[in-house]
Amino acid sequence: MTYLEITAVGKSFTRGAATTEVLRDINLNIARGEYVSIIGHSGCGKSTLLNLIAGLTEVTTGGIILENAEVTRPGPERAVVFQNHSLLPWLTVYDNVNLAVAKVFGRSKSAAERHDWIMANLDLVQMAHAKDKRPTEISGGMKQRVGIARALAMEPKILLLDEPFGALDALTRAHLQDQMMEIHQRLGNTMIMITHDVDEAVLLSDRIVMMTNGPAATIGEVLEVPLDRPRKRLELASDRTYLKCREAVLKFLYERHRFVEAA
Ligand SMILES: Nc1ncnc2c1ncn2[C@@H]1O[C@H](COP(=O)(O)OP(=O)(O)OP(=O)(O)O)[C@@H](O)[C@H]1O
Repeated sequence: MTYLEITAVGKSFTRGAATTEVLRDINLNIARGEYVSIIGHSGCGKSTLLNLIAGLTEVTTGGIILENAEVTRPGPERAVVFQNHSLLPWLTVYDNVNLAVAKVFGRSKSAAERHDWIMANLDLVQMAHAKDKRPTEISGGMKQRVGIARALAMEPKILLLDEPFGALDALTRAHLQDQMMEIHQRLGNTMIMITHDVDEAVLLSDRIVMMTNGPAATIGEVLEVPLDRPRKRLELASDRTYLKCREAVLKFLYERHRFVEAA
C-alpha cells in the first residue's frame, strides 16, 4: 500500500529573468517501512527532491502526499539527517536530542518519559555514554549518530537522509551502515536516502531510484533489490543477486547516463 505518493512533481528555480528547471515529472510511490535510495550524478537534483519531500521547498508542479495529507511545509513526521551534522555546538549531546524531543513531545510526555525517550534513542545509536559531551568533543561518525538519534527521537513517519555517511571514512561509514540496517530492522520505519555510493545503495535498500542527469532530471529507472534481511556485508560480497544489482546501477550511471560536465 502506498504511504508516500509523489505525483508528477516538477521543480524550477527562478532568479531574475532566468528560470532553471531542475526536476521534471517525478512519479514515485513508497510503501510504509520501505528503504529507498536515490542515486544520480552530482547536481541532478537529488537534494532538491529530498527537500521537496521534507517540505523545505515547494513543488512547482504536481504534489506530494504522505498518508493522505499533502506535504506543504516541514514537519516532525519527516525528519531530515544531513551530510554534515547539524548539532548545536553549545549544547551537549543529550540537550541536542532533548531540543527535538521537547518540541515534539513537550505536551504529550512527562519530563521523566522524555528523559527515558532521549536515552532510548541515544542507546539505539550507541551514544548514551557520551550524553554529556559537546559536539566538538566527539568524532564525525559520533556526531552523525547523534543526528540520527535526534531525528529518530521525533518518531518521524519518514526519515530523510541526505548523504548521511558521505563525510565519513570508509570504516566508520561501514559501521554506521550496519547500524542503520539494524535500526531499520528494529523500528521498521520508512527511509529515503540520497547516496553516491553504489554499494551502500545496494546493501541498504529495498529499491534504488536512479535519476537521469539534469537539467529537467527525472527518474530513469527504479531497481528492486531482492535480497533477504538481515543482510551481512561479507556474505553479500560474492552473492550473485547483490553483484547483479550493483552492475545494474553501475551500468545506469556510467553507460546509459554518463555524467557530462557542463561547459
Ligand atoms: N535554491 C536554489 N536556487 C537555484 N538553484 C538551485 C537551488 N537549489 C538547487 N539548485 C540547483 O538545482 C540543481 C540540483 O541541485 P541539487 O543540490 O538538488 O543536486 P544534487 O543531485 O543533490 O547534487 P549533489 O549530488 O552534488 O549534492 C543544481 O543545478 C543547483 O544549482
